[in-house]
Amino acid sequence: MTAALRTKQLRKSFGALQVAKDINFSLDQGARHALIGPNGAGKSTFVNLLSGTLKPTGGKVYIGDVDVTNASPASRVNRGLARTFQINSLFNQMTVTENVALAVSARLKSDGGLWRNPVRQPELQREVDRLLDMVDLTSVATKRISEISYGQRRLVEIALALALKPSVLLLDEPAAGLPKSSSERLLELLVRLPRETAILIIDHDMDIVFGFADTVTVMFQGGILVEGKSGEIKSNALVREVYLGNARHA
Ligand SMILES: Nc1ncnc2c1ncn2[C@@H]1O[C@H](COP(=O)(O)OP(=O)(O)OP(=O)(O)O)[C@@H](O)[C@H]1O
Repeated sequence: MTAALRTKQLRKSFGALQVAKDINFSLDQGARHALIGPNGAGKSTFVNLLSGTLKPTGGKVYIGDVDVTNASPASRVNRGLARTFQINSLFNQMTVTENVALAVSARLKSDGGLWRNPVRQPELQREVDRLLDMVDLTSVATKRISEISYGQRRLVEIALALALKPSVLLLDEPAAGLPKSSSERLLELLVRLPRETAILIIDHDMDIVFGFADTVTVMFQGGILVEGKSGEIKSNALVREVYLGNARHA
């Protein structure tokens, strides 16, 4: 089976500081995978190399079989690699439905080329309803972004990313800043997301990580320390020493 996302000898240096050291990483289609590691391990750098916001010093990135090492972030999105949007990318004065509808119509247009312009209204509405249901936001569909909670905005970001029907979704600290009850709800929802999308989650919250991921990669000092099934990682002595002992909820 071709991996949904893969890197080969991926490397990044900032001057003399090597923050990604020849990383060979592979994400299976439909995977539920987590990337963890102590502060400064290089997780954000690695995710930025995957999404294309950083250019590597060496090595390759593939989405499926396609070499995207030199592709822009936008063209990686078109190839099926989505990432949660930052909150400031939402349109605050528009409703939740309108925000999601914009993302869906952008995808429907690009799926069908010029022939699909304008997008058919019932199809658009059906897809928006499906996405809002998926992230549990139907009850606030007609509210403006400025009127909903921080946690609900984070869910809108996930809906926007899913609107692209990605083969891979990168979720960078989806639970950051959420109260415990909201992060528990978020976890339930993440677990239910469709398997057509492989999900890579980067988080420090071990309840989220081990509640969500089947497999885990541990980064340390710019390299992969160890990879394996969640249960094995949780009980791995080396991982506990470098990380889990210090992490929240460990
Ligand atoms: N633009 C940059 N220029 C110089 N050094 C950088 C830059 N970005 C990151 N670094 C350094 O690279 C190393 C890895 O940082 P990175 O943010 O990728 O780690 P992280 O694992 O995501 O940490 P955290 O969990 O705290 O977010 C750190 O030593 C950091 O100071």
